[in-house]
Amino acid sequence: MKAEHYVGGVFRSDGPAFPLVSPVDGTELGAVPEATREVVDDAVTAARAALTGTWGAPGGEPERAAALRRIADGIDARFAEFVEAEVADTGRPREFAETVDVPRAAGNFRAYADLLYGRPERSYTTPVPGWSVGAGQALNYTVRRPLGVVAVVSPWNLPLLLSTWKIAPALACGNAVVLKPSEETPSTATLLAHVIADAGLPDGVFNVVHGHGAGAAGEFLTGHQGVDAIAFTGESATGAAIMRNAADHVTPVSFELGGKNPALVFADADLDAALDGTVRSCFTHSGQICLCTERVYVERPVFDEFVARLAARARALDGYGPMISAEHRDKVLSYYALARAEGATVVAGGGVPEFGDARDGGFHVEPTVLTGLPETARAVREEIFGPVCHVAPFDTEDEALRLANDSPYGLAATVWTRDLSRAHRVAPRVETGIVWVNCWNLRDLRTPFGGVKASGIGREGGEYSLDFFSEPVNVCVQI
Ligand SMILES: NC(=O)c1ccc[n+]([C@@H]2O[C@H](COP(=O)([O-])OP(=O)(O)OC[C@H]3O[C@@H](n4cnc5c(N)ncnc54)[C@H](O)[C@@H]3O)[C@@H](O)[C@H]2O)c1
Ligand SMILES: O=C/C=C/C=C(\O)C(=O)O
Repeated sequence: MKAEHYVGGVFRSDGPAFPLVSPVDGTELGAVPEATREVVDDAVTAARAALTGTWGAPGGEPERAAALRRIADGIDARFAEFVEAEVADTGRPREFAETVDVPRAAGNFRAYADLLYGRPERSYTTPVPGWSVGAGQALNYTVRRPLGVVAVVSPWNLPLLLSTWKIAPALACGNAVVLKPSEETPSTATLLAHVIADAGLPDGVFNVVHGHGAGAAGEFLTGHQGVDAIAFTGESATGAAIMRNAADHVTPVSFELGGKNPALVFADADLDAALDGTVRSCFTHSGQICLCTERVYVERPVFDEFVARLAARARALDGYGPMISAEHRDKVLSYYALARAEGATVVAGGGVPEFGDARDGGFHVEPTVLTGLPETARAVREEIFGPVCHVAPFDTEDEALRLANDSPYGLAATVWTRDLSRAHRVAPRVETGIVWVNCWNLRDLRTPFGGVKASGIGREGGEYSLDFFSEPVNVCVQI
């Protein structure tokens, strides 16, 4: 899919171009237009103009729900194209795109079409004596008004899933959207624009501008005074930069940021299930998912067995995908070297695989299991965002919680135990936004999704997304 901007209903490629490189073998896949400040301004202007029509008007929920369903149907109709585009950009296993990325994209739109009803919460008021002005009964109801122009800035790891996870509720609430996808993965964003164009949404309701972040399209968009809200997923440092850039306009933000997710494996756990789950949570998509585990804490009686079995599973992995770029590959390898320098024992991996084929020109790294580092080590405290975890023992429940919570991040955690009293005692004390017990990445799109501390601001999912992407308005009518 040739990457193009989509502005005010028109596909265009003006601006300088930059190469799109395959992470699988390092070959050039095509050229991507770099949006200039003028292109970004055109997109925001088009989005603003789209709000003067019926889109977003009160009572428009049924039409918007129908539009979201047409988008979902359009994604399904071009399913194979989306799979090809996502696999080409990311190098991920095809099965992942077929079972996760593209089904979730259509699912994101359907989830918010189903959720979207004009839900005036009605209540009758008993005036507060001495405080309410006037007397008698009043009818209160709440309506939701769209925010206006929403900037969506998305990352390269789950390009289609994560952009549509914001686009769907933003459109559901009647906003107009300007999407700036990652420069690493532009293709499915362009294809989505075609689907939305074919779904008949008014021109300007959805726009795409490609390009880089700092000092480029991402920064132009998030600092634009015409933007009414920013929904961003990416690194915590980038979130801080966007916050600074948007501060002058007091632009509201929804941030899904970095993580250093812990797993707590208690000795009473079903160790086979804990092992399977931890292999998935550490190495799915080569660790390039924000929910992936990078710190594993195992109760001491089963520590040696668990480390040995986890390392064996890591060594046996095959068919795993590459890092998204040479730069990210080098970052992950630098942490492998740093961990060694900090005294780690590398019980599996730690280097670059030799395939003996074209993949040797790509950006692969070995799935890696580390032990023996202090909790103060940089490899234990900093997000690596690759197929690597550090495993350490604990002796008590309180120690496990202290270790898990000793992090600047707080996104997601897994807890493995057969003792459900322990599960319900421990889970609420883990300082993350999401705690999976005896499972990982089991998702219900109505639940609150997001992180605490440096892992994010706000929650997405179900009503939580509607709360961010719309303004509730109280109407109080004297009876
Ligand atoms: N919490 C979550 O749900 C979640 C989900 C996926 C990824 N992530 C995080 O994202 C990171 C990996 O993704 P990434 O490398 O694409 O993140 P990134 O922060 O480098 O880039 C994300 C997006 O922001 C843009 N950008 C970069 N600098 C910018 C700036 N100064 N102003 C405006 N836009 C800017 C980029 O062009 C890209 O589109 C990891 O830290 C991962 O933990 C978090
Ligand atoms: O890389 C981060 C993955 C985020 C996943 C979701 O936002 C989701 O499942 O809704």
